[in-house]
Amino acid sequence: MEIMEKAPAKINLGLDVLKKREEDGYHELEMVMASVDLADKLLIKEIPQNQIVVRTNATFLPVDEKNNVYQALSLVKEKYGITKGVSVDIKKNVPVAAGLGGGSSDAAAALRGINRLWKLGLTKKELCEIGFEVGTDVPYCVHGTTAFVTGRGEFVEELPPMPQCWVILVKPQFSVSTKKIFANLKMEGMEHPDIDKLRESIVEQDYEKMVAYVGNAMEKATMERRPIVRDIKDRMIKYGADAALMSGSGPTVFGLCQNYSRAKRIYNGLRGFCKEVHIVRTIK
Ligand SMILES: C[C@](O)(CO)[C@H](O)COP(=O)(O)OP(=O)(O)OC[C@H]1O[C@@H](n2ccc(N)nc2=O)[C@H](O)[C@@H]1O
Ligand SMILES: Nc1ncnc2c1ncn2[C@@H]1O[C@H](COP(=O)(O)OP(=O)(O)OP(=O)(O)O)[C@@H](O)[C@H]1O
Repeated sequence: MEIMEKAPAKINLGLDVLKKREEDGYHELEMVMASVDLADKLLIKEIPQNQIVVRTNATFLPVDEKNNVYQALSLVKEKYGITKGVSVDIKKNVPVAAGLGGGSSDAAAALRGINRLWKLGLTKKELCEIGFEVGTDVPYCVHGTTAFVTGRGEFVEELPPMPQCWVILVKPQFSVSTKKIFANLKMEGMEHPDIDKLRESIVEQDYEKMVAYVGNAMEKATMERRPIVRDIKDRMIKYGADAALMSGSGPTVFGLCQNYSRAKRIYNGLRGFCKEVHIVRTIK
């Protein structure tokens, strides 16, 4: 038997950093997250030998214990004393180290998939707990719906799907280290988005209110290191996006727009400026 699982990219409609925790140096976050229909595809199969085999078309990615999928499956095998083997082929479509949570989404998809393949009967909560050992965004990705996420990323409250729209994703030609951005983050003078209002806008299904309240407290830090991120954001607004924002710790910037011809205009405008541009939909 083989299982196919999609691993969609996430965007942070809102990301606030509340404080740096004394005890472990991690940051306390408040986020509103949503998924879009740009996705990796995982093909998961049982194999006769007691091993985890990861393969991917993205040849630069690790396929050993550094791969998030490997880590997630290894935790499941260890935790439940499973001596069966599994192979996973990852067809990578989500840009890597981009702020789009590709690796986290792959890990979550592997957890959902192995739960089905081996009929483990694990609840979402159990999958989230295992996933959280792999990375901050994995619990969110296990849910995959629009959600309000708090703590270090472990508390996920599902929200109604964000108001439908086109999402233009622009990934500049460099990557950003989440660890470095967090390490250099200055809490003093940080601009905090109004996450309550943003969350409210989604509950109320109010697109205009949502675009007014998107915001990312990490944007400034990444833009200081990489001014092109601000440039992309400004261009998106100039070409007619209702809102434009950096996702996660960047460097991908996304633009939101309900009108398709305007979305196309933004897409075409940015394609002349950056190589990697996608026009996608939100997930219902
Ligand atoms: C910023 C986001 O993109 C928002 O969606 C994610 O939280 C980042 O998720 P990620 O890349 O999977 O991050 P992780 O691998 O969990 O963490 C990378 C590093 O970021 C820092 N980190 C991460 C999450 C958090 N709440 N506080 C932190 O300070 C830690 O130094 C950590 O070692
Ligand atoms: N399955 C995977 N897919 C992508 N990257 C992976 C995977 N497994 C391990 N990695 C490593 O994780 C790092 C971050 O990749 P990823 O695409 O998840 O970052 P990201 O989009 O910035 O995530 P986030 O938004 O959660 O910060 C890469 O440097 C990559 O080598």
